[in-house]
Amino acid sequence: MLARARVARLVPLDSSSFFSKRLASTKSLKETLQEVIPAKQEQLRRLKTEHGQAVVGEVKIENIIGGMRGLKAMLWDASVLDPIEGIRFHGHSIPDCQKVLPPAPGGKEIIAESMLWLLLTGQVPTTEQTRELSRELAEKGELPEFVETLIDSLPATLHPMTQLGMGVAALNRESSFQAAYERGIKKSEYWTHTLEDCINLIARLPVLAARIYRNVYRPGTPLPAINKDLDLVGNYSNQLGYGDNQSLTEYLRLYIALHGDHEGGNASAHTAHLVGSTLSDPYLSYSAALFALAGPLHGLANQEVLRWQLAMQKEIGDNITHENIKDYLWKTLKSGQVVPGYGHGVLRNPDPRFIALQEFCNTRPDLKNSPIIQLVTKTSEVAPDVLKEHGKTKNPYPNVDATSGCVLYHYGLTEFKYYTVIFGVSRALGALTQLVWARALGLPLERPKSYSMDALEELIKK
Ligand SMILES: CC(=O)SCCNC(=O)CCNC(=O)[C@H](O)C(C)(C)COP(=O)(O)OP(=O)(O)OC[C@H]1O[C@@H](n2cnc3c(N)ncnc32)[C@H](O)[C@@H]1OP(=O)(O)O
Ligand SMILES: O=C([O-])CC(=O)C(=O)O
Repeated sequence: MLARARVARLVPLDSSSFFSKRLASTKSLKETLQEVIPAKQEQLRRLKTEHGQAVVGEVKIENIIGGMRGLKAMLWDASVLDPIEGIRFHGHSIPDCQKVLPPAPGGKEIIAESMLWLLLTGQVPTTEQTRELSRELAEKGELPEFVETLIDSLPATLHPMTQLGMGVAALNRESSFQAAYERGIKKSEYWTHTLEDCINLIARLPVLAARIYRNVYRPGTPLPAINKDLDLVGNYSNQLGYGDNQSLTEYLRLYIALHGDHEGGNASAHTAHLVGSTLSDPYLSYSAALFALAGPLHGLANQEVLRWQLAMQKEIGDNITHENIKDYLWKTLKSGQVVPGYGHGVLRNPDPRFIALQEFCNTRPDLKNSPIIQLVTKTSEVAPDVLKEHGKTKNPYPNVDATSGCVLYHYGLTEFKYYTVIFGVSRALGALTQLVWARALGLPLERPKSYSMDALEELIKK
């Protein structure tokens, strides 16, 4: 059963009494969803029946051959990305979220649970609801034994992202949705089984990810048990072996909350949505998403940034000046490579997630004075002008990956091939939210029309 605050257990689920209304803020995640779904279903029905023929844009050849950039072609309710302002989660900007979303006990940063609640329901959870969700996730975190055996049998030389994707796919043996589908449930019941799978997967992802870290980088060291009194990321940090570093744990909380969702068109979220649209279960859908995240133009960029910044540091030594950084940037560009951590498919301003992570660093003297963070900051002061002069990228500003991994490096989590795994733990929040909503709204199979070049030329002639 999904989390429910203690007081609310005394109240009948469908009660409309004054008492139950007063206790609205103690509703469980599933109850809250049950409450908000009908209005969304009605909104979709109206859009379909009353505005189904409304035109919201045109399709140009450049959209078709240009990776569908700019095409308004997906429904995604949890977040919308403005090119200038950046991401908003159900209308809340990052600074808004930092003000209103409950942190962990004793912490200040947004946690995965409060972000997940917001993404799923569109509502800001109470502290009690957040704690109940933490408890539920901790209770559901154990991995099935066969998945542990599978992960333990993989060679340490296999990239951690490959291992993560394999582990997540294997978890589908436990899929409630798949079992219910085989039994033959009604379409209106799909979302509850999808929600169950998604909650179980979110609970198990950090445990799986920590096991991979231990196997690859700390072989032979014991994995601590899940602490039922900790939040999801508190447990993750503890299992990684950094539980006594409160600053890193807080950073991981912020990192994982901020990377949770970035509207629907990014490659990982879109992959989960596409695969999920075939009614593949959430484990298979999210496993596929992880392999999209593992590409260097997307999530893997955070490992690439660190590799690139360290190579820059090695080459220019202690004399880190704007001029030296500029020369290194030109060297990278002239060798035909992209500058990792810069540019974006939608954003046309510095990424507010980059800004939030940099602000985290600025408030902590150890981070502010860290050589790698200073290098990141100085690079961000020089790179936009160089990229503008280079004249290719539509967005010369830093994206979130420009700093995210470097902070981990400062804290001693130096194994950069692992960084995208942390991103993979995070992106589940948004991608799985969408799977629940896709089932609740009865969204169809995704199947766009493609054309050959000859067929496009025919279309142009017409
Ligand atoms: C969490 C995330 O996924 S954030 C993104 C992480 N990825 C990176 O940081 C990798 C570096 N950045 C890039 O490769 C790109 O900016 C992307 C993939 C993020 C976006 O790609 P696009 O939307 O195609 O960018 P854009 O339209 O600006 O590209 C135009 C040209 O500029 C180039 N360009 C874009 N960004 C950069 C960059 N950082 N360095 C050098 N050249 C760049 C493109 O390669 C493209 O060149 P081409 O015409 O020779 O093919
Ligand atoms: O939006 C994108 O295309 C890439 C990105 O920043 C993300 O997925 O977080």
